[in-house]
Amino acid sequence: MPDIATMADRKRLSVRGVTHSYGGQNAVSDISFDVEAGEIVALLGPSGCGKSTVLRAIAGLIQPKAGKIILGDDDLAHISARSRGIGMVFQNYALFPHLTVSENIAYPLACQKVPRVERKARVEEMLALVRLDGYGNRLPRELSGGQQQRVAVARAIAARPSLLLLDEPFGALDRALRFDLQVELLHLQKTLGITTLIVTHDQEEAQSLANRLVLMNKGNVEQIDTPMAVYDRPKTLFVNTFIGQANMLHGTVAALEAASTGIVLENGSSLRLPRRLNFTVGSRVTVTVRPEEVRLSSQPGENTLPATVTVSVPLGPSLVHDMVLTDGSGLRAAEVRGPATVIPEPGMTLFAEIDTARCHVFPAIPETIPSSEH
Ligand SMILES: Nc1ncnc2c1ncn2[C@@H]1O[C@H](COP(=O)(O)OP(=O)(O)OP(=O)(O)O)[C@@H](O)[C@H]1O
Repeated sequence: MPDIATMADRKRLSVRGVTHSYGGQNAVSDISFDVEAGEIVALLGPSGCGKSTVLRAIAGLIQPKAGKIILGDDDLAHISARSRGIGMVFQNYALFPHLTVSENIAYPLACQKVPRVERKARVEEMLALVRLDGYGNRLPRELSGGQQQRVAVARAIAARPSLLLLDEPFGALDRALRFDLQVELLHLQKTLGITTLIVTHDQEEAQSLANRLVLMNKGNVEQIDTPMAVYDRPKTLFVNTFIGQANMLHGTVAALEAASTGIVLENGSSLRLPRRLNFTVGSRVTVTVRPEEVRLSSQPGENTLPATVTVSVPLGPSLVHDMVLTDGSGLRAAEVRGPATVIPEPGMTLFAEIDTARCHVFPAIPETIPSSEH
């Protein structure tokens, strides 16, 4: 293995209370999270939630209004963008079009005044790492989108950064190619052990690449957890509906027992949850249930809602049913398909059984009431 394997000076990134506004309103408020040395973390959230602003602050492209960013032992406020030892990859490749692939990769090394002979060796090493040996003399326009993005990655790591920042790096590529590059990146990151922060709005990308996710919404952090914990134990309604799919049922807490809670839904049906929720009787709530937690039956029973099938679509190994409840709201169910699975006819009325042991309950107006499952 080339010496690049030991090249990364593993450093921990710590973001503490970062706040920034471009004008009046804060684009991000009090953002705090850590990326452990050698870890890969994804900043995930919808467009405009402030992900790139956090990345720009770490890279030194903007000076945050408040907060601290520490890389290793260094407070980055005192270090220029150039001297931070950070490699960056953007969505639009940002290669120099008039420089060859080798010259592009060598560029940050030349800026660092790395001697010519070492520069050449390092470029060859990088080309091999991103599987582009023999492409050094080409111009960027003579490469495919995926190859250009590999050059961008090679250029970002050539200078042996202690932190790699990726801003929607595969956003411009088609799905299949994106997946290939994600696998490659993961392999490269593991080999080199570079502390990595990736910004994406694509939840699948974030879940497949990152050890931990930082979920952002409207300039705030909503949850920091492993991909599985975020899916299974979402702390807010936003996280629950942003990661994976979730049906929402609105209702009111009607009864609280020692080990169960009764909820009357707006459509008139009722649910009994096998645990006592931390709400008062009369609280308006939103119950969320993932499609795989809805089971269809031909008979009514406890925790079932009458539902009329709109359409049932086979999606690979699953069968997805879109249905309408009696109040006109939609409900989606998904089941694993087997040889005996019957596809219901559109218009058929069935009973959707809600898995109340797995569903989540949030305050009905999450903006005004502190979040989390009760
Ligand atoms: N240079 C700027 N001047 C003024 N407002 C800005 C500027 N850059 C970003 N904003 C605003 O700050 C907020 C956060 O933007 P940011 O680019 O950080 O979000 P994002 O989550 O990265 O979005 P996207 O996924 O669309 O890139 C948005 O409301 C955006 O309009």
